[in-house]
Amino acid sequence: MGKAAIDYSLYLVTGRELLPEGKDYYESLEEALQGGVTVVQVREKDTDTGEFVEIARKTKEITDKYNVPLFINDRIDVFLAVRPAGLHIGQSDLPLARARELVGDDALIGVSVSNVDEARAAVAGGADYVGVGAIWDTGSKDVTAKLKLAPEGAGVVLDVLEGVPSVAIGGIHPPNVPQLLHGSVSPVNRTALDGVAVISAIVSSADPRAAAAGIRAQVDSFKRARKTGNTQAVFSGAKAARTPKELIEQSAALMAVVRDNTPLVHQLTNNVVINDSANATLAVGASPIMATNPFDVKDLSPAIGALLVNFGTITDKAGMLVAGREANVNRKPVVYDPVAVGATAFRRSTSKELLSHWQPTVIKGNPAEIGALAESTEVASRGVDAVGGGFANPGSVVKVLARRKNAIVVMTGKHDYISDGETVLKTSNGVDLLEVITGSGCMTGTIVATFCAAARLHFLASNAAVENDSQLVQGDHLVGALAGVLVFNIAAELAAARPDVKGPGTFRAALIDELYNVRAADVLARAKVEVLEV
Ligand SMILES: Nc1ncnc2c1ncn2[C@@H]1O[C@H](COP(=O)(O)OP(=O)(O)OP(=O)(O)O)[C@@H](O)[C@H]1O
Ligand SMILES: Cc1ncsc1CCO
Repeated sequence: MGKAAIDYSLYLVTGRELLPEGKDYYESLEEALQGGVTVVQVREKDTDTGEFVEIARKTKEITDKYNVPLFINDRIDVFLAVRPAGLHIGQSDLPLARARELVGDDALIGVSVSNVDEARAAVAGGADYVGVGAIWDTGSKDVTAKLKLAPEGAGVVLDVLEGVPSVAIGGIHPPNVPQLLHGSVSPVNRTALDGVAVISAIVSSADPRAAAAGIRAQVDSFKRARKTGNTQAVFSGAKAARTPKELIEQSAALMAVVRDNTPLVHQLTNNVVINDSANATLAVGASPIMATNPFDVKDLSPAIGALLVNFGTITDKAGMLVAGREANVNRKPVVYDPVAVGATAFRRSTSKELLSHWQPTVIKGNPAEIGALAESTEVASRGVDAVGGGFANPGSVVKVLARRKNAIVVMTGKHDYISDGETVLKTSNGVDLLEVITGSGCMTGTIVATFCAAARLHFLASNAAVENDSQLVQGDHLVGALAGVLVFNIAAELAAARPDVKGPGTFRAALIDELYNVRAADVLARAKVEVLEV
């Protein structure tokens, strides 16, 4: 088996202890191979050497039949006795250089890495692939119980691999595979995983053939989508740069999509703004549902147009975890508003937990919130508000964060900055009165979610056959986010100009009126959008 020939798409690690009762190990293995497993690693932790060699030998007979390479976990003696394609070692096993001397240059060596330093060492030492993990906790069903690398952490590792193939491992199951593949695209080089490694998702299944086929289809379809550029990592799917005029026209066109389809916008938001947010959603022609219970959200998800998660008062974490995951599974846009995320340690850790559990489509925050997510100290906060002069280079901040989070980033304020990691937009609509009503940022998130629902519907109406399992969400969500920001801020301009508006109280009511009255012509006439070179 030549070194270049390996397809790492679906890497099965064996685990005889995890087999369902009555299921034979070899039968399960063969079915998994028929389902599309492309690499197998035999792992035996407490088995006598003689028995391990016998299991490895029989396993190799089966993998050879399917022309699939076999690796032995950790045990050089077993490797030498059976001579399969390769050996897989962890950080506490035989050192890589010593392993190489023993197995020879023709054998493959895979190395487990859990951070950038280990990855660099594995690459320098000549590893043929790396297993990146643990992505999630594997021991328990609650993958958030212990924070691990998460897709974002894997992405950072992928940037140092210099072309060495990678598989992710740890807590990987069909519902989180698209989140993993999309969320781990690396921030600098845009490298993607070569495959996913699973144990119980296949081994514990009564039907390993179907389990393997399902995950293989997810990986294959992600790889196909990467080739066409039609992935969450390249959100807009737009091949050519667009002018501000084109972007404004595309944004304005989504207003009719909202009114014609009345998308259901599921919102878990804080109890300060809940009523304003629901009314703002209705005013632009969509339908709000402010459901928070996890038992509720699971059934709702297939019917929604978009999800908003705003953790301003963090009262519904369980619902937020389930709602985001279900939205990913159902390929719906997720708008995340990390209100005051930098204000407390609890908020920072809760945000990490949410983002390790699901992939947002858009992250929207004020400069203090975006700064906290970017781990920058350039902008300070006072509670839910940002204070001070802002970032020296706001366009760069949103672009870098968008690439790191694989999400569109919207940073609000007097000017709003929006980026998908490629394009950076600056908008200059809105009025100072927005600063003296509470929840203007929260309402911006609501309207952005509404227009992301429209962006997806618009895409599906013209590309009906394209939606598939590999996609977290489809549609031009750069335009969805832009449309939300423009419609909200232009409605605010119209409201502030009314003679009956005397201050924040009347402005707040007038804002709902003008969200109801604002038309595409107003957006075309008033939108101030620049495309920044960053
Ligand atoms: N001075 C301003 N001029 C124009 N638009 C503004 C101004 N301040 C805020 N906005 C707009 O108001 C909305 C909210 O932005 P802001 O940055 O104030 O959010 P926030 O701090 O998260 O608000 P909150 O915490 O009250 O929800 C955005 O759409 C933004 O464009
Ligand atoms: C004032 C306030 N406190 C928690 S959430 C919220 C709404 C504005 O962000």
